[in-house]
Amino acid sequence: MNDELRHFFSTYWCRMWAFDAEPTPSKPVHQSAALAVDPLTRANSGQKAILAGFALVMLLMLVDMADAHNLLPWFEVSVDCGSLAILLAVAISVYQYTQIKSLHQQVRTLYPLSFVDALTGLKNRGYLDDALSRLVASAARQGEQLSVIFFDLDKFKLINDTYGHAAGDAVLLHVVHLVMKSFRQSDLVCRYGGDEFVVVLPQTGHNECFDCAEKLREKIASTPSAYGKITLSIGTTTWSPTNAIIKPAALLQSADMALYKAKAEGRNRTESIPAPARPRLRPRLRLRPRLRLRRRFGRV
Ligand SMILES: Nc1nc2c(ncn2[C@@H]2O[C@H](COP(=O)(O)OP(=O)(O)OP(=O)(O)O)[C@@H](O)[C@H]2O)c(=O)[nH]1
Repeated sequence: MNDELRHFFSTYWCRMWAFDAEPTPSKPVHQSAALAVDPLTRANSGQKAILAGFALVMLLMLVDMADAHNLLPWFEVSVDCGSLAILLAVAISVYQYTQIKSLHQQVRTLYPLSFVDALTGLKNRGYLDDALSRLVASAARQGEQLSVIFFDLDKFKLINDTYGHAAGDAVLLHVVHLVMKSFRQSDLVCRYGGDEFVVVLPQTGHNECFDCAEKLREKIASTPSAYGKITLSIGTTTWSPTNAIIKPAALLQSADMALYKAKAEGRNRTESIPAPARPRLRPRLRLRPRLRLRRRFGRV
């Protein structure tokens, strides 16, 4: 059975039992998490069990109708076998229903957790990738700017090596605590991985974003942790509606390049790089109908 057909039947099965078909997450990490407990896949085996049960019932009824008892005496019990098969099919359906229901509850519980970083409780990189494309699209629709701050703790490995991993974790939590006090509720703070963090600031231009980043850097540097002074290197970038819509990865790349610059220029500082300013494609779009006409009349 090809994938589309499989999906159709699985969705149909879920609707039959009044389940919502779970939306497919777009990121590989979530895909694998969701596939491990995918109710649609299990639903298919339920359908197979019911179909097998009914096929058996039909077969026994046909044999009964054909009055085959004289040929094979054990067919005399076929009607009872038919009832038994119906009971079996019902039992299998009920069993499958409870299985799918419990799987569905597990997916509901686990699905949101797949977007959360276990140590800090912040949203993780998988969530950021999805959210950033939505936020850029929304900024484009509203004609607003959007900024991204990418920061990394300086010489964090030294803390781990000197005081141990648990101390490193405590320092990360100390930084997150201060970060959470520094941004608006509408800003999205994510742990990108290790000691790297990303903050997305909707409706924020370059200057405002740079000021926020500098305030955060100063606050962290002036609030020592239990293991001494911590500093951050910060990169920022700002997307404007005058730019073409770019992939979120390109926006993160600009902020990451700015962060790299801040590291290279001595750490504990903030650097900015503008988002890649690809011009909008209007001139090319205007040319397209003409190109089509030329192709039609054989000039190209
Ligand atoms: N304690 C702890 N350490 C982590 C965690 N995740 C990553 N790390 C460590 O964080 C360190 C990251 O070091 P880097 O960013 O490569 O380098 P750095 O020492 O911060 O130096 P610069 O970034 O160049 O200033 C590595 O030693 C990782 O093992 C975590 O969850 N807890």
